[in-house]
Amino acid sequence: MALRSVTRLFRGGAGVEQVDLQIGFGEIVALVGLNGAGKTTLMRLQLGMLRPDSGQSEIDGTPLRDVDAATWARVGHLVEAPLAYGELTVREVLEMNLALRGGPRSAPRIDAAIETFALAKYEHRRIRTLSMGNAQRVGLAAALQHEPTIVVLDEPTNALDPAGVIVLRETLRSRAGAGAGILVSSHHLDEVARIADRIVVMNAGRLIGELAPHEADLERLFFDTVLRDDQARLP
Ligand SMILES: Nc1ncnc2c1ncn2[C@@H]1O[C@H](COP(=O)(O)OP(=O)(O)OP(=O)(O)O)[C@@H](O)[C@H]1O
Repeated sequence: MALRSVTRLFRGGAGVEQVDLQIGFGEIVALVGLNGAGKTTLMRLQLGMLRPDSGQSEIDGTPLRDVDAATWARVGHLVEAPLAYGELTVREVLEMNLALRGGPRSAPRIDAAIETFALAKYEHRRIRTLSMGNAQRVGLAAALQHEPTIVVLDEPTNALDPAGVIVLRETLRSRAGAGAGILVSSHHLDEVARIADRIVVMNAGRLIGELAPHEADLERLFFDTVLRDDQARLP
């Protein structure tokens, strides 16, 4: 997937500007930045949830407007209000997500997702009665159960307990091992260092640099990169 010179500015001037980013198959790219840096906006632009003012997003080398349904069915994402259907049960949400992607409501696939994300105790509970962390697990199960080859997840470890973080890490590694391209945003540098092939730093709507995941003292490098950018931009 790729963003090519993508700009989208909201009233007031915030947004994303001139973003170029390409994520290859089998690659996990982490997007890091302070609150309000533009990570969610970038992801929405990649997924076509938001139109750019200029530039274009691509999936499989195809501009979004020409991406066919079969390709969209290979995308898995969790960006914003994933589970708007609070009255549905966990199992129903997973069934609906498979159906929305045009696939069969494969019971074994749903069983596997429920097992992977340790949701067996809750499968007949309504979504609105779940804890935040369990709702997040359902969102992730819904995003990943169809084994997507293009994955976009906005702060997926939010609200997860350490066991959930490990499950997610293993699931993403295995997806990437199977050839998926993965874009994931996070505030947890330690966590992204464990799974990402590349760490891309965003600040004030722009991509301002990359950090190597194996580098020592990532946090300091991150803050130095942001500070340098702020100093260069601000009068
Ligand atoms: N629909 C919108 N209308 C106006 N401004 C918006 C809109 N969506 C986002 N913004 C602004 O764009 C900027 C980037 O927001 P975005 O949510 O992309 O940041 P983020 O990096 O995901 O932040 P966080 O880490 O807090 O989730 C912010 O200043 C935000 O207020």
